[in-house]
Amino acid sequence: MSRPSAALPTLDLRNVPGVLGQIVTQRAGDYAGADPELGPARPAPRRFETALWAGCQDEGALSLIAEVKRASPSQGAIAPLDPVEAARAYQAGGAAALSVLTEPRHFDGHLDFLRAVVGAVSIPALRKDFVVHPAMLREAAEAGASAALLMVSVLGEATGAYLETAHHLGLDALVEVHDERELDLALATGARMIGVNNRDLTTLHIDLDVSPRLIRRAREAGFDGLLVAESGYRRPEDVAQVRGLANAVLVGSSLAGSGDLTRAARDLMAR
Ligand SMILES: O=P(O)(O)OC[C@@H](O)[C@@H](O)c1c[nH]c2ccccc12
Repeated sequence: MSRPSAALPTLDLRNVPGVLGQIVTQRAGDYAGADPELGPARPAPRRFETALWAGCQDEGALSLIAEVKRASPSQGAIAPLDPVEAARAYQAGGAAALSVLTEPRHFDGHLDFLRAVVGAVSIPALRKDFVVHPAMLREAAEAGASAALLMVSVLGEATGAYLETAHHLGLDALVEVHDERELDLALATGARMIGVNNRDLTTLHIDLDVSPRLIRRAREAGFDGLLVAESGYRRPEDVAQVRGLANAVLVGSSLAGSGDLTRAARDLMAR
């Protein structure tokens, strides 16, 4: 049985700047003693990828990945969401898939939220966390996640090895980038889903021009996988900027803080 964990390079997180550096250093501490063993390969149903493709087939159509997000470093507390109620509301509002934050200190997330959500809805869920240890991917698979986020800003040259690990565990991987250098690295790993984060996680500054720019670059480079525009989408006009470019948008704060998650999801995606 292949054990990709044995080949995983050690991460050097000392050069990760700003808020992001602080979070990943804490996360690496949380998992410092965790068992890196992955166990046998799991089948890959590719549910996350398939759901996103299904939702963007019509001209200009975009799939929605709705995020269960109770707090963030940029906004502090957003809303005291019950994760299961939020997940059901997003599903009713037309979300193709969910993202569930499991980082506890800055995002008020928990792995139990992911487990509970997976048991309560039929759409697939992604583990949204700062993956810095293979055990985090094993946990995601064991919790029933269909996908996990992998951040090039954190994993650097190790992104490809983590991608293989995710696939070994039967997880789809959303490989996240924020600039040209990170995108080129992501493309070289053979990722099937690339997410472009409009938010610079080292400064928390949002620029909605980042996604269109990098998505065009990915397509020009011949990338034929899924492209996801992430962060900062508050109004249908914002979303319109990536119609015909991205396959999906990932939205958290504006939905989570709306008070009516079903309606907010529908309204945001209306055209
Ligand atoms: O709340 P917003 O602006 O809609 O953003 C959602 C999502 O893109 C954001 O939560 C996010 C994108 N990449 C991340 C990495 C870690 C933590 C959080 C994130």
